[in-house]
Amino acid sequence: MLVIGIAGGSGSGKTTVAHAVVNKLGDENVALISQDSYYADLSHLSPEQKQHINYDHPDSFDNHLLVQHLKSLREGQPIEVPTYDFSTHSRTNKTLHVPSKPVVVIEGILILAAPELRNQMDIKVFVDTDPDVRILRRVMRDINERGRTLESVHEQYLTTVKPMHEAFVEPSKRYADLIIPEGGQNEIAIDLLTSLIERYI
Ligand SMILES: Nc1ncnc2c1ncn2[C@@H]1O[C@H](COP(=O)(O)OP(=O)(O)O)[C@@H](O)[C@H]1O
Ligand SMILES: O=c1ccn([C@@H]2O[C@H](COP(=O)(O)O)[C@@H](O)[C@H]2O)c(=O)[nH]1
Repeated sequence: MLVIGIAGGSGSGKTTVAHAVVNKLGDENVALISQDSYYADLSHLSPEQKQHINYDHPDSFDNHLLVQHLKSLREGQPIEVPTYDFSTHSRTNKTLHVPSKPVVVIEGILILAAPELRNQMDIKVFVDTDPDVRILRRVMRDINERGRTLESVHEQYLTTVKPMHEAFVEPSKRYADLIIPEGGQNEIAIDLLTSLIERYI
């Protein structure tokens, strides 16, 4: 099994690149896992408390479960991926059944910041997009898809997203084998990445 990690800041285009890779290689060959699905379960907190959590710190994720899941996939076993509801900042009670496939793509803001995850990866990618473009995309997405207001996106960006990006996400770029500028519309980089993966499958 080949494991590809796709990291990058929030709004950089990681998910778009990951979907482009799956579309080109076929979902019979590639399992796609998002680190967002492994946000720690905070169902014991009140809605008010959940709004003030730092979701951009490496400790926000249950990486232990993610590593266990990657090991199961490597052994040919299917996994049950938790699902996460961003509008309520909670794990739902549903899971997604993911069978083992020849290639696993895992995408997330902090997957290269965690050595235990990096050690599982064969190819490490960082999607590098300017902060002004990322925040504009995030504003649109968080309001349209994640139930946020402009004020809440503004407040969260300045208090946690930006400082954590600078402290943990950006420095993790040094671990990347491949840096993709601008993400999802970079057809040449996506073609290069898929050709590289095809050599293994
Ligand atoms: N190259 C691009 N041009 C315009 N919009 C884009 C581009 N790439 C991604 N987007 C949009 O920006 C938002 C964030 O992209 P996404 O791939 O989900 O980023 P990430 O997973 O890094 O947060 C989405 O709404 C997506 O449709
Ligand atoms: O409950 C939550 C969990 C996460 N977030 C924010 O999501 C982004 C990561 O998702 P991307 O798809 O990579 O943008 C992260 O920056 C968190 O701030 C949240 O707001 N609430």
